[in-house]
Amino acid sequence: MRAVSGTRRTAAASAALSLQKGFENVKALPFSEMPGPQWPVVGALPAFMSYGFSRLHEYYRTSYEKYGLIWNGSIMNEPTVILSEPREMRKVFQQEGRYPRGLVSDAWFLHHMNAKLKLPGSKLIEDGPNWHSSRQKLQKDIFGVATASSYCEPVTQAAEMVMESLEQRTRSGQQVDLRDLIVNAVADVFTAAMLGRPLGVSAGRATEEEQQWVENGMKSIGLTAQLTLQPHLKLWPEASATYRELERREVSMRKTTKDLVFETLARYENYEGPEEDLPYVVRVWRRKEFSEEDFPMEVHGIVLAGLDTTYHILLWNMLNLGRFPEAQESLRKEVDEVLGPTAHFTRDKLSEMPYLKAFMRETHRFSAPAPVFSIRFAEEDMTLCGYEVPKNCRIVMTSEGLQNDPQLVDEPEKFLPERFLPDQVQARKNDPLKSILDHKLLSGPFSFGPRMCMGARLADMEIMTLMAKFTSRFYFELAPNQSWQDRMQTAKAPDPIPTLNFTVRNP
Ligand code: HEM
Repeated sequence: MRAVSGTRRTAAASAALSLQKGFENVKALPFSEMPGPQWPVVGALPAFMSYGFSRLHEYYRTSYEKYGLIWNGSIMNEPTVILSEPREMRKVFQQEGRYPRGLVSDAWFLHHMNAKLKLPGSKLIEDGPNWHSSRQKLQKDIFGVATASSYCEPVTQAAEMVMESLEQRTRSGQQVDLRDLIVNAVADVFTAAMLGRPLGVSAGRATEEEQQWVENGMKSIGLTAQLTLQPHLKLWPEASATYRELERREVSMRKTTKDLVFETLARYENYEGPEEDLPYVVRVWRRKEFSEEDFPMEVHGIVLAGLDTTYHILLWNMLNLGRFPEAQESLRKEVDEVLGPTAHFTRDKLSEMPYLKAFMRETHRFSAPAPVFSIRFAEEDMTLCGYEVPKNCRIVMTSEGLQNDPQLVDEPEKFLPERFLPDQVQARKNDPLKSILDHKLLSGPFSFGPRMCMGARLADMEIMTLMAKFTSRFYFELAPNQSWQDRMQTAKAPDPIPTLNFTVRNP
Protein backbone atom coordinates (compact mmCIF):
# COMPACT_ATOMS: atom_id res chain seq x y z
CA MET A 1 0.00 0.00 0.00
CA ARG A 2 1.23 3.47 -0.82
CA ALA A 3 0.01 4.93 2.42
CA VAL A 4 1.02 8.51 1.71
CA SER A 5 2.37 8.45 -1.79
CA GLY A 6 4.46 11.36 -3.00
CA THR A 7 3.41 13.47 -0.05
CA ARG A 8 4.75 17.02 0.09
CA ARG A 9 3.04 17.60 3.37
CA THR A 10 1.95 14.73 5.51
CA ALA A 11 -0.19 16.30 8.17
CA ALA A 12 -2.37 19.12 9.30
CA ALA A 13 0.73 20.96 10.54
CA SER A 14 1.85 21.65 7.03
CA ALA A 15 -1.76 22.16 5.95
CA ALA A 16 -1.69 25.29 8.11
CA LEU A 17 1.36 26.52 6.27
CA SER A 18 -0.27 25.88 2.89
CA LEU A 19 -3.40 27.65 4.06
CA GLN A 20 -1.38 30.73 4.90
CA LYS A 21 0.59 30.75 1.67
CA GLY A 22 -2.16 29.63 -0.69
CA PHE A 23 -1.53 27.64 -3.87
CA GLU A 24 -1.18 30.41 -6.42
CA ASN A 25 2.51 29.93 -7.17
CA VAL A 26 2.80 26.21 -6.63
CA LYS A 27 3.76 24.01 -9.58
CA ALA A 28 1.07 21.35 -9.82
CA LEU A 29 1.96 17.71 -9.22
CA PRO A 30 0.21 14.89 -11.10
CA PHE A 31 -2.96 13.33 -9.67
CA SER A 32 -1.08 10.08 -9.08
CA GLU A 33 1.11 11.91 -6.56
CA MET A 34 -1.80 13.06 -4.42
CA PRO A 35 -1.64 11.51 -0.94
CA GLY A 36 -4.34 9.08 0.09
CA PRO A 37 -5.02 5.47 1.09
CA GLN A 38 -4.75 4.01 -2.43
CA TRP A 39 -4.51 0.23 -2.96
CA PRO A 40 -4.23 -1.31 -6.44
CA VAL A 41 -7.65 -1.66 -8.17
CA VAL A 42 -9.82 -1.12 -5.06
CA GLY A 43 -8.29 2.25 -4.16
CA ALA A 44 -9.52 3.63 -0.82
CA LEU A 45 -12.13 0.88 -0.32
CA PRO A 46 -10.22 -0.94 2.48
CA ALA A 47 -9.64 2.33 4.33
CA PHE A 48 -13.30 3.30 3.91
CA MET A 49 -14.44 -0.16 5.04
CA SER A 50 -12.22 -0.07 8.11
CA TYR A 51 -14.39 2.81 9.35
CA GLY A 52 -17.61 1.89 7.56
CA PHE A 53 -20.35 4.34 6.75
CA SER A 54 -21.27 4.77 10.43
CA ARG A 55 -17.88 6.35 11.20
CA LEU A 56 -17.46 8.32 8.00
CA HIS A 57 -16.89 11.54 9.98
CA GLU A 58 -13.95 9.90 11.78
CA TYR A 59 -12.55 8.66 8.48
CA TYR A 60 -12.61 12.20 7.11
CA ARG A 61 -11.24 13.73 10.29
CA THR A 62 -8.32 11.33 10.69
CA SER A 63 -7.57 11.49 6.97
CA TYR A 64 -7.41 15.28 7.23
CA GLU A 65 -4.89 14.90 10.04
CA LYS A 66 -2.92 12.35 8.02
CA TYR A 67 -3.06 13.74 4.49
CA GLY A 68 -4.04 17.40 4.82
CA LEU A 69 -6.21 19.67 2.72
CA ILE A 70 -6.75 17.35 -0.22
CA TRP A 71 -6.46 13.59 -0.51
CA ASN A 72 -7.18 10.88 -2.99
CA GLY A 73 -10.23 8.91 -1.83
CA SER A 74 -10.89 7.14 -5.16
CA ILE A 75 -12.71 3.82 -4.85
CA MET A 76 -12.63 1.22 -7.64
CA ASN A 77 -11.11 3.53 -10.24
CA GLU A 78 -13.74 6.26 -9.78
CA PRO A 79 -11.50 9.30 -9.32
CA THR A 80 -12.51 11.05 -6.12
CA VAL A 81 -10.79 13.72 -4.07
CA ILE A 82 -11.72 14.91 -0.60
CA LEU A 83 -11.19 18.64 -0.30
CA SER A 84 -11.11 20.79 2.86
CA GLU A 85 -9.69 24.10 1.61
CA PRO A 86 -12.47 26.70 1.24
CA ARG A 87 -10.66 28.91 -1.27
CA GLU A 88 -9.99 25.92 -3.47
CA MET A 89 -13.66 24.93 -3.09
CA ARG A 90 -14.53 28.33 -4.51
CA LYS A 91 -12.58 27.35 -7.64
CA VAL A 92 -14.75 24.26 -7.91
CA PHE A 93 -17.96 26.28 -7.71
CA GLN A 94 -16.59 28.87 -10.15
CA GLN A 95 -15.96 26.24 -12.81
CA GLU A 96 -19.55 24.99 -12.63
CA GLY A 97 -21.29 25.22 -15.97
CA ARG A 98 -24.95 25.98 -16.59
CA TYR A 99 -25.96 22.50 -15.54
CA PRO A 100 -23.79 21.41 -12.62
CA ARG A 101 -24.15 17.93 -11.23
CA GLY A 102 -24.78 18.05 -7.48
CA LEU A 103 -25.24 15.82 -4.46
CA VAL A 104 -28.60 14.56 -5.65
CA SER A 105 -27.47 13.90 -9.21
CA ASP A 106 -25.18 11.25 -7.76
CA ALA A 107 -28.38 9.37 -6.85
CA TRP A 108 -27.79 6.36 -9.14
CA PHE A 109 -30.09 4.23 -6.94
CA LEU A 110 -33.12 6.46 -7.65
CA HIS A 111 -32.51 6.30 -11.39
CA HIS A 112 -32.20 2.53 -11.06
CA MET A 113 -35.42 2.26 -9.03
CA ASN A 114 -37.48 4.57 -11.27
CA ALA A 115 -36.45 2.62 -14.37
CA LYS A 116 -36.99 -0.78 -12.75
CA LEU A 117 -40.43 -0.03 -11.27
CA LYS A 118 -41.47 2.28 -14.12
CA LEU A 119 -42.15 5.06 -11.61
CA PRO A 120 -42.10 8.73 -12.58
CA GLY A 121 -39.39 10.49 -10.59
CA SER A 122 -38.38 14.01 -9.66
CA LYS A 123 -36.48 15.79 -12.44
CA LEU A 124 -34.40 17.42 -9.72
CA ILE A 125 -32.26 14.29 -9.58
CA GLU A 126 -31.51 14.53 -13.28
CA ASP A 127 -28.71 16.52 -14.90
CA GLY A 128 -28.63 19.02 -17.72
CA PRO A 129 -31.70 20.84 -19.15
CA ASN A 130 -34.21 18.53 -17.40
CA TRP A 131 -32.84 19.44 -13.98
CA HIS A 132 -32.51 23.10 -14.89
CA SER A 133 -36.06 23.47 -16.15
CA SER A 134 -37.50 21.75 -13.09
CA ARG A 135 -35.31 23.73 -10.68
CA GLN A 136 -36.31 27.04 -12.29
CA LYS A 137 -40.00 26.24 -11.89
CA LEU A 138 -39.74 24.91 -8.35
CA GLN A 139 -37.45 27.49 -6.80
CA LYS A 140 -39.55 30.57 -7.67
CA ASP A 141 -41.79 30.07 -4.65
CA ILE A 142 -39.23 29.10 -2.04
CA PHE A 143 -35.63 30.07 -2.72
CA GLY A 144 -35.43 33.87 -2.49
CA VAL A 145 -35.09 35.53 0.91
CA ALA A 146 -38.36 37.46 0.58
CA THR A 147 -40.26 34.44 -0.74
CA ALA A 148 -38.99 32.17 2.01
CA SER A 149 -39.95 34.81 4.60
CA SER A 150 -43.53 34.72 3.43
CA TYR A 151 -43.88 31.30 5.13
CA CYS A 152 -42.88 32.75 8.50
CA GLU A 153 -46.41 33.07 9.84
CA PRO A 154 -47.61 29.49 9.21
CA VAL A 155 -44.27 28.18 10.48
CA THR A 156 -44.55 30.26 13.67
CA GLN A 157 -48.13 29.12 14.27
CA ALA A 158 -47.19 25.49 13.77
CA ALA A 159 -44.24 25.97 16.16
CA GLU A 160 -46.68 27.36 18.73
CA MET A 161 -48.78 24.20 18.39
CA VAL A 162 -45.64 22.09 18.98
CA MET A 163 -44.92 24.07 22.18
CA GLU A 164 -48.47 23.67 23.47
CA SER A 165 -48.38 19.95 23.03
CA LEU A 166 -44.94 19.74 24.72
CA GLU A 167 -46.20 21.88 27.57
CA GLN A 168 -49.14 19.56 28.15
CA ARG A 169 -46.91 16.50 28.18
CA THR A 170 -44.36 18.13 30.45
CA ARG A 171 -47.02 19.25 32.91
CA SER A 172 -48.44 15.74 33.08
CA GLY A 173 -44.96 14.42 33.86
CA GLN A 174 -44.48 12.47 30.61
CA GLN A 175 -40.93 11.63 29.54
CA VAL A 176 -40.01 13.39 26.29
CA ASP A 177 -38.41 11.32 23.54
CA LEU A 178 -36.04 13.80 21.88
CA ARG A 179 -36.09 12.13 18.48
CA ASP A 180 -39.89 12.05 18.33
CA LEU A 181 -40.13 15.60 19.59
CA ILE A 182 -37.84 16.97 16.91
CA VAL A 183 -39.02 14.80 14.00
CA ASN A 184 -42.61 15.78 14.75
CA ALA A 185 -41.79 19.46 15.24
CA VAL A 186 -39.95 19.60 11.92
CA ALA A 187 -42.73 17.72 10.11
CA ASP A 188 -45.35 20.12 11.48
CA VAL A 189 -43.56 23.36 10.58
CA PHE A 190 -42.54 21.97 7.18
CA THR A 191 -46.02 20.82 6.21
CA ALA A 192 -47.46 24.13 7.47
CA ALA A 193 -45.36 25.89 4.81
CA MET A 194 -45.72 23.27 2.09
CA LEU A 195 -49.33 22.11 2.46
CA GLY A 196 -50.91 24.98 4.38
CA ARG A 197 -51.67 22.83 7.42
CA PRO A 198 -49.40 21.21 9.97
CA LEU A 199 -50.10 17.49 9.91
CA GLY A 200 -50.41 17.61 13.68
CA VAL A 201 -47.95 14.78 14.34
CA SER A 202 -46.67 16.66 17.43
CA ALA A 203 -50.13 16.74 18.91
CA GLY A 204 -50.96 13.15 17.91
CA ARG A 205 -53.62 14.39 15.47
CA ALA A 206 -52.14 13.01 12.23
CA THR A 207 -53.56 9.89 10.61
CA GLU A 208 -51.58 6.66 10.74
CA GLU A 209 -50.76 7.01 7.04
CA GLU A 210 -49.46 10.56 7.56
CA GLN A 211 -47.32 9.43 10.47
CA GLN A 212 -45.90 6.64 8.36
CA TRP A 213 -45.21 9.15 5.57
CA VAL A 214 -43.14 11.27 7.95
CA GLU A 215 -41.23 8.23 9.20
CA ASN A 216 -40.58 7.01 5.64
CA GLY A 217 -39.41 10.49 4.66
CA MET A 218 -36.96 10.47 7.56
CA LYS A 219 -35.63 7.04 6.76
CA SER A 220 -35.53 7.34 2.96
CA ILE A 221 -33.24 10.32 2.83
CA GLY A 222 -30.86 8.64 5.24
CA LEU A 223 -30.77 5.57 3.05
CA THR A 224 -30.07 7.73 0.01
CA ALA A 225 -27.16 9.37 1.87
CA GLN A 226 -25.68 5.95 2.59
CA LEU A 227 -26.07 4.81 -1.01
CA THR A 228 -24.62 8.04 -2.46
CA LEU A 229 -21.46 7.58 -0.45
CA GLN A 230 -21.06 3.92 -1.48
CA PRO A 231 -20.99 4.03 -5.30
CA HIS A 232 -19.56 0.49 -5.43
CA LEU A 233 -23.04 -0.81 -4.46
CA LYS A 234 -24.34 0.17 -7.90
CA LEU A 235 -22.75 -2.98 -9.29
CA TRP A 236 -25.70 -4.93 -7.84
CA PRO A 237 -28.13 -2.68 -5.93
CA GLU A 238 -30.55 -5.46 -4.95
CA ALA A 239 -27.77 -7.20 -3.05
CA SER A 240 -27.74 -4.31 -0.61
CA ALA A 241 -30.27 -4.26 2.25
CA THR A 242 -30.02 -0.46 2.22
CA TYR A 243 -31.24 -0.30 -1.38
CA ARG A 244 -34.04 -2.83 -0.79
CA GLU A 245 -35.32 -0.88 2.20
CA LEU A 246 -35.24 2.36 0.21
CA GLU A 247 -37.30 0.83 -2.58
CA ARG A 248 -39.94 -0.42 -0.15
CA ARG A 249 -40.28 2.89 1.68
CA GLU A 250 -40.30 4.96 -1.50
CA VAL A 251 -43.17 3.05 -3.07
CA SER A 252 -45.36 3.57 0.00
CA MET A 253 -44.34 7.16 0.49
CA ARG A 254 -44.93 8.30 -3.08
CA LYS A 255 -48.56 7.22 -2.89
CA THR A 256 -49.16 9.32 0.24
CA THR A 257 -47.33 12.34 -1.21
CA LYS A 258 -49.67 12.20 -4.18
CA ASP A 259 -52.75 12.05 -1.92
CA LEU A 260 -51.51 14.95 0.22
CA VAL A 261 -50.76 17.12 -2.81
CA PHE A 262 -54.20 16.64 -4.35
CA GLU A 263 -55.95 17.07 -0.99
CA THR A 264 -54.13 20.42 -0.59
CA LEU A 265 -55.01 21.60 -4.09
CA ALA A 266 -58.67 20.73 -3.47
CA ARG A 267 -58.65 22.63 -0.16
CA TYR A 268 -57.49 25.81 -1.91
CA GLU A 269 -59.51 25.41 -5.09
CA ASN A 270 -61.78 28.40 -4.42
CA TYR A 271 -59.29 30.49 -2.48
CA GLU A 272 -59.09 34.09 -3.62
CA GLY A 273 -57.04 35.73 -0.85
CA PRO A 274 -53.52 37.11 -1.09
CA GLU A 275 -51.02 34.97 -3.03
CA GLU A 276 -48.46 35.20 -0.23
CA ASP A 277 -50.79 33.40 2.17
CA LEU A 278 -50.90 30.32 -0.04
CA PRO A 279 -48.89 27.22 0.80
CA TYR A 280 -45.94 26.37 -1.43
CA VAL A 281 -47.64 23.50 -3.26
CA VAL A 282 -50.59 25.67 -4.34
CA ARG A 283 -48.38 28.57 -5.43
CA VAL A 284 -46.37 26.32 -7.72
CA TRP A 285 -49.43 24.51 -9.11
CA ARG A 286 -51.16 27.80 -9.98
CA ARG A 287 -48.32 28.69 -12.31
CA LYS A 288 -49.51 25.81 -14.51
CA GLU A 289 -45.99 24.65 -15.33
CA PHE A 290 -46.34 20.98 -14.33
CA SER A 291 -48.55 18.13 -15.48
CA GLU A 292 -50.77 16.26 -12.99
CA GLU A 293 -48.51 13.24 -13.27
CA ASP A 294 -45.20 15.01 -12.72
CA PHE A 295 -46.18 17.51 -10.04
CA PRO A 296 -46.65 15.16 -7.03
CA MET A 297 -43.30 13.53 -7.75
CA GLU A 298 -41.54 16.90 -7.83
CA VAL A 299 -43.13 17.73 -4.47
CA HIS A 300 -42.06 14.31 -3.27
CA GLY A 301 -38.43 15.10 -4.10
CA ILE A 302 -38.68 18.27 -2.04
CA VAL A 303 -40.19 16.46 0.93
CA LEU A 304 -37.35 13.96 0.85
CA ALA A 305 -34.85 16.81 0.79
CA GLY A 306 -36.48 18.78 3.57
CA LEU A 307 -37.33 16.55 6.53
CA ASP A 308 -34.40 14.50 7.74
CA THR A 309 -31.89 17.27 6.95
CA THR A 310 -33.72 19.81 9.09
CA TYR A 311 -34.18 17.23 11.84
CA HIS A 312 -30.43 16.66 12.15
CA ILE A 313 -29.51 20.32 12.27
CA LEU A 314 -32.18 21.05 14.87
CA LEU A 315 -31.27 17.96 16.89
CA TRP A 316 -27.65 19.07 17.34
CA ASN A 317 -28.67 22.62 18.14
CA MET A 318 -31.10 21.41 20.81
CA LEU A 319 -28.56 19.01 22.21
CA ASN A 320 -25.96 21.76 22.46
CA LEU A 321 -28.51 24.01 24.16
CA GLY A 322 -29.26 21.18 26.60
CA ARG A 323 -25.66 20.38 27.47
CA PHE A 324 -24.31 23.95 27.64
CA PRO A 325 -26.66 25.73 30.08
CA GLU A 326 -24.79 29.04 29.99
CA ALA A 327 -25.17 29.26 26.23
CA GLN A 328 -28.87 28.33 26.62
CA GLU A 329 -29.30 31.19 29.09
CA SER A 330 -27.54 33.65 26.77
CA LEU A 331 -29.88 32.67 23.94
CA ARG A 332 -32.92 32.96 26.22
CA LYS A 333 -31.87 36.48 27.16
CA GLU A 334 -31.58 37.46 23.51
CA VAL A 335 -34.95 35.85 22.63
CA ASP A 336 -36.67 37.68 25.52
CA GLU A 337 -35.14 41.01 24.56
CA VAL A 338 -35.74 40.82 20.82
CA LEU A 339 -38.91 38.76 20.46
CA GLY A 340 -40.63 39.37 23.79
CA PRO A 341 -42.68 36.86 25.83
CA THR A 342 -44.44 35.18 22.89
CA ALA A 343 -41.14 34.57 21.06
CA HIS A 344 -43.08 35.26 17.87
CA PHE A 345 -40.40 35.05 15.21
CA THR A 346 -40.41 37.34 12.21
CA ARG A 347 -37.72 37.32 9.56
CA ASP A 348 -36.80 40.99 10.02
CA LYS A 349 -35.71 40.20 13.58
CA LEU A 350 -32.87 38.02 12.38
CA SER A 351 -30.33 40.81 12.14
CA GLU A 352 -31.12 41.62 15.77
CA MET A 353 -30.29 38.09 16.93
CA PRO A 354 -26.52 37.72 16.60
CA TYR A 355 -26.28 35.17 19.42
CA LEU A 356 -28.79 32.82 17.78
CA LYS A 357 -26.81 33.02 14.53
CA ALA A 358 -23.49 32.53 16.34
CA PHE A 359 -24.94 29.56 18.24
CA MET A 360 -26.04 27.84 15.03
CA ARG A 361 -22.69 28.57 13.39
CA GLU A 362 -20.83 27.05 16.35
CA THR A 363 -23.07 23.98 16.21
CA HIS A 364 -22.15 23.64 12.55
CA ARG A 365 -18.46 23.72 13.53
CA PHE A 366 -18.59 21.67 16.73
CA SER A 367 -21.06 18.96 15.78
CA ALA A 368 -21.72 19.22 12.05
CA PRO A 369 -24.24 16.50 11.15
CA ALA A 370 -23.02 16.23 7.57
CA PRO A 371 -19.31 15.55 7.09
CA VAL A 372 -19.93 16.12 3.38
CA PHE A 373 -21.72 19.35 2.53
CA SER A 374 -21.33 19.16 -1.22
CA ILE A 375 -20.17 17.00 -4.09
CA ARG A 376 -19.24 18.33 -7.50
CA PHE A 377 -17.56 16.89 -10.58
CA ALA A 378 -14.63 18.58 -12.33
CA GLU A 379 -16.04 19.93 -15.59
CA GLU A 380 -12.49 20.16 -17.04
CA ASP A 381 -9.01 19.18 -15.91
CA MET A 382 -8.17 21.51 -13.05
CA THR A 383 -5.63 22.15 -10.31
CA LEU A 384 -6.60 21.94 -6.66
CA CYS A 385 -4.26 22.48 -3.70
CA GLY A 386 -1.27 22.04 -5.99
CA TYR A 387 -2.41 18.78 -7.64
CA GLU A 388 -3.80 18.07 -11.07
CA VAL A 389 -7.37 16.82 -10.87
CA PRO A 390 -8.78 15.10 -13.98
CA LYS A 391 -12.01 16.03 -15.76
CA ASN A 392 -15.08 14.22 -14.26
CA CYS A 393 -13.29 13.59 -10.96
CA ARG A 394 -15.74 13.58 -8.03
CA ILE A 395 -14.87 16.36 -5.60
CA VAL A 396 -16.19 15.77 -2.10
CA MET A 397 -16.21 18.91 0.01
CA THR A 398 -15.94 18.61 3.77
CA SER A 399 -15.31 20.94 6.67
CA GLU A 400 -15.06 18.17 9.26
CA GLY A 401 -11.28 18.27 9.83
CA LEU A 402 -10.48 21.88 9.09
CA GLN A 403 -13.05 23.37 11.46
CA ASN A 404 -11.58 21.38 14.32
CA ASP A 405 -7.94 22.00 13.53
CA PRO A 406 -6.32 23.58 16.62
CA GLN A 407 -4.06 25.62 14.39
CA LEU A 408 -7.03 27.49 13.01
CA VAL A 409 -9.46 27.37 15.90
CA ASP A 410 -8.62 28.21 19.51
CA GLU A 411 -9.75 25.47 21.90
CA PRO A 412 -11.69 23.58 19.22
CA GLU A 413 -12.90 21.03 21.79
CA LYS A 414 -14.94 23.73 23.55
CA PHE A 415 -18.41 24.84 22.47
CA LEU A 416 -18.12 28.62 22.33
CA PRO A 417 -20.78 30.43 20.25
CA GLU A 418 -19.10 33.72 21.19
CA ARG A 419 -16.32 32.94 18.72
CA PHE A 420 -18.79 33.75 15.94
CA LEU A 421 -20.13 37.01 17.39
CA PRO A 422 -19.32 39.98 15.11
CA ASP A 423 -16.62 41.45 17.40
CA GLN A 424 -14.64 38.19 17.51
CA VAL A 425 -14.98 37.66 13.77
CA GLN A 426 -13.74 41.21 13.25
CA ALA A 427 -10.82 40.67 15.65
CA ARG A 428 -9.39 37.79 13.57
CA LYS A 429 -10.09 39.41 10.22
CA ASN A 430 -6.45 40.24 9.55
CA ASP A 431 -5.07 36.93 10.76
CA PRO A 432 -4.37 35.05 7.50
CA LEU A 433 -4.81 31.66 9.16
CA LYS A 434 -7.58 32.10 11.75
CA SER A 435 -9.80 34.22 9.48
CA ILE A 436 -10.18 31.15 7.23
CA LEU A 437 -12.76 29.88 9.74
CA ASP A 438 -15.01 32.72 8.59
CA HIS A 439 -14.76 31.87 4.91
CA LYS A 440 -18.27 31.86 3.45
CA LEU A 441 -17.90 28.33 2.08
CA LEU A 442 -17.48 26.97 5.60
CA SER A 443 -20.40 28.91 7.00
CA GLY A 444 -23.28 26.49 6.60
CA PRO A 445 -24.55 23.09 5.52
CA PHE A 446 -26.47 24.11 2.38
CA SER A 447 -23.78 24.10 -0.32
CA PHE A 448 -23.42 26.86 -2.93
CA GLY A 449 -23.97 27.75 -6.56
CA PRO A 450 -26.96 27.02 -8.81
CA ARG A 451 -27.42 23.63 -7.15
CA MET A 452 -27.38 24.99 -3.65
CA CYS A 453 -30.12 23.70 -1.33
CA MET A 454 -33.39 25.07 -2.63
CA GLY A 455 -34.99 25.17 0.83
CA ALA A 456 -32.03 26.69 2.72
CA ARG A 457 -33.85 29.82 3.82
CA LEU A 458 -37.03 28.01 4.78
CA ALA A 459 -34.99 25.45 6.76
CA ASP A 460 -33.08 28.19 8.59
CA MET A 461 -36.32 29.91 9.45
CA GLU A 462 -37.92 26.70 10.74
CA ILE A 463 -34.92 25.96 12.94
CA MET A 464 -34.60 29.49 14.31
CA THR A 465 -38.33 29.71 15.03
CA LEU A 466 -38.33 26.43 16.92
CA MET A 467 -35.12 27.20 18.85
CA ALA A 468 -36.48 30.60 19.89
CA LYS A 469 -39.77 29.10 21.06
CA PHE A 470 -38.24 26.12 22.88
CA THR A 471 -35.87 28.44 24.75
CA SER A 472 -38.56 30.96 25.57
CA ARG A 473 -41.09 28.44 26.85
CA PHE A 474 -38.90 25.83 28.55
CA TYR A 475 -35.75 25.22 30.54
CA PHE A 476 -34.12 22.02 29.37
CA GLU A 477 -31.02 20.10 30.29
CA LEU A 478 -29.29 16.83 29.58
CA ALA A 479 -30.63 14.12 31.90
CA PRO A 480 -28.00 12.68 34.28
CA ASN A 481 -25.62 9.92 33.12
CA GLN A 482 -26.12 10.34 29.40
CA SER A 483 -23.43 9.12 27.07
CA TRP A 484 -23.44 8.45 23.35
CA GLN A 485 -21.29 7.90 20.32
CA ASP A 486 -21.52 9.94 17.16
CA ARG A 487 -22.62 7.69 14.33
CA MET A 488 -23.59 8.29 10.74
CA GLN A 489 -27.05 6.80 10.54
CA THR A 490 -28.54 9.16 8.07
CA ALA A 491 -26.38 12.15 8.81
CA LYS A 492 -24.25 12.15 11.94
CA ALA A 493 -26.38 11.65 15.04
CA PRO A 494 -25.77 10.73 18.67
CA ASP A 495 -26.36 7.05 19.34
CA PRO A 496 -28.37 6.51 21.48
CA ILE A 497 -30.24 9.80 21.22
CA PRO A 498 -29.83 11.34 24.68
CA THR A 499 -32.67 12.46 26.91
CA LEU A 500 -33.33 16.10 27.62
CA ASN A 501 -35.43 16.98 30.65
CA PHE A 502 -37.86 19.83 29.99
CA THR A 503 -39.41 22.14 32.57
CA VAL A 504 -42.09 24.68 31.73
CA ARG A 505 -40.57 28.10 32.25
CA ASN A 506 -43.63 29.99 33.54
CA PRO A 507 -45.72 27.40 35.36
C1 HEM B 1 -31.22 22.21 7.59
C2 HEM B 1 -31.79 21.53 6.63
C3 HEM B 1 -31.21 21.30 5.27
C4 HEM B 1 -29.93 21.03 4.89
C5 HEM B 1 -28.72 20.90 5.79
C6 HEM B 1 -29.92 20.88 3.46
C7 HEM B 1 -28.80 20.66 2.70
C8 HEM B 1 -28.80 20.46 1.33
C9 HEM B 1 -27.63 20.15 0.54
C10 HEM B 1 -26.22 20.01 1.07
C11 HEM B 1 -28.04 20.00 -0.74
C12 HEM B 1 -27.17 19.60 -1.92
C13 HEM B 1 -26.64 20.79 -2.64
C14 HEM B 1 -25.60 20.35 -3.65
O1 HEM B 1 -25.88 19.54 -4.52
O2 HEM B 1 -24.50 20.83 -3.55
C15 HEM B 1 -29.46 20.21 -0.78
C16 HEM B 1 -30.23 20.12 -1.91
C17 HEM B 1 -31.57 20.34 -1.93
N1 HEM B 1 -32.37 20.74 -0.87
FE1 HEM B 1 -31.77 21.01 1.04
N2 HEM B 1 -31.20 21.03 3.00
C18 HEM B 1 -32.02 21.30 4.07
C19 HEM B 1 -33.37 21.55 4.05
C20 HEM B 1 -34.14 21.61 2.91
C21 HEM B 1 -35.54 21.96 2.85
C22 HEM B 1 -36.39 22.35 4.06
C23 HEM B 1 -35.92 21.84 1.55
C24 HEM B 1 -37.27 22.10 0.91
C25 HEM B 1 -38.15 22.88 1.33
C26 HEM B 1 -34.77 21.45 0.78
C27 HEM B 1 -34.76 21.24 -0.58
C28 HEM B 1 -33.65 20.86 -1.31
C29 HEM B 1 -33.70 20.53 -2.73
C30 HEM B 1 -34.94 20.50 -3.61
C31 HEM B 1 -32.39 20.21 -3.12
C32 HEM B 1 -31.91 19.78 -4.51
C33 HEM B 1 -31.42 21.00 -5.24
C34 HEM B 1 -30.90 20.75 -6.66
O3 HEM B 1 -30.29 19.70 -6.89
O4 HEM B 1 -31.10 21.62 -7.48
N3 HEM B 1 -33.70 21.31 1.63
N4 HEM B 1 -29.91 20.50 0.51
